[in-house]
Amino acid sequence: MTQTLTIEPLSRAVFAPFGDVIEADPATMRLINSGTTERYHALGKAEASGDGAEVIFNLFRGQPRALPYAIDMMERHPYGSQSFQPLSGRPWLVVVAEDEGGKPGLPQVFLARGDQGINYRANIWHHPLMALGETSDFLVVDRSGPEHNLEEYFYPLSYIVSGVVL
Ligand SMILES: NC(=O)N[C@@H](O)C(=O)O
Ligand code: NI
Repeated sequence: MTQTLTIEPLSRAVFAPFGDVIEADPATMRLINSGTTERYHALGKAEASGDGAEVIFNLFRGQPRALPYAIDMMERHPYGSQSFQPLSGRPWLVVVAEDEGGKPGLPQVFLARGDQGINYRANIWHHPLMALGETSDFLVVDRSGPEHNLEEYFYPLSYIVSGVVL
């Protein structure tokens, strides 16, 4: 059994329950370096908990997901946040879900522009990286530490994502 999901444009407002959208929001901009640089300030915060936890920088080179795509699982990282910033300038998909008694609810799919990144707060249900169109690079800031920082849930049915126009 499957269910088809709708896709919404990503915005700070719709993503607020899940984390931050990292984009050049004029409301956050301050001029620095003698006016030669625009600083878009404090767009998100990295979280890292647990003994010996550290915030780390990574590069993810994601293969594109072929559409229609079946969302059959979600994951979350209890000990830290995880941000994704596209480096290839291409649109990509962000899939999150509210927590419902320790399991993810209905997946919510957002189409991110190539100049929009996101930061999942710790313990937010999300689908692993979903690049679109071509192999795409992302700067990923998340948490390293001794505790196991990955919880996965597999849905009893698949949710279909289709109809993205790039
Ligand atoms: N496993 C890993 O580092 N990546 C996932 O957490 C992801 O959200 O893509
Ligand atoms: Ni993740």
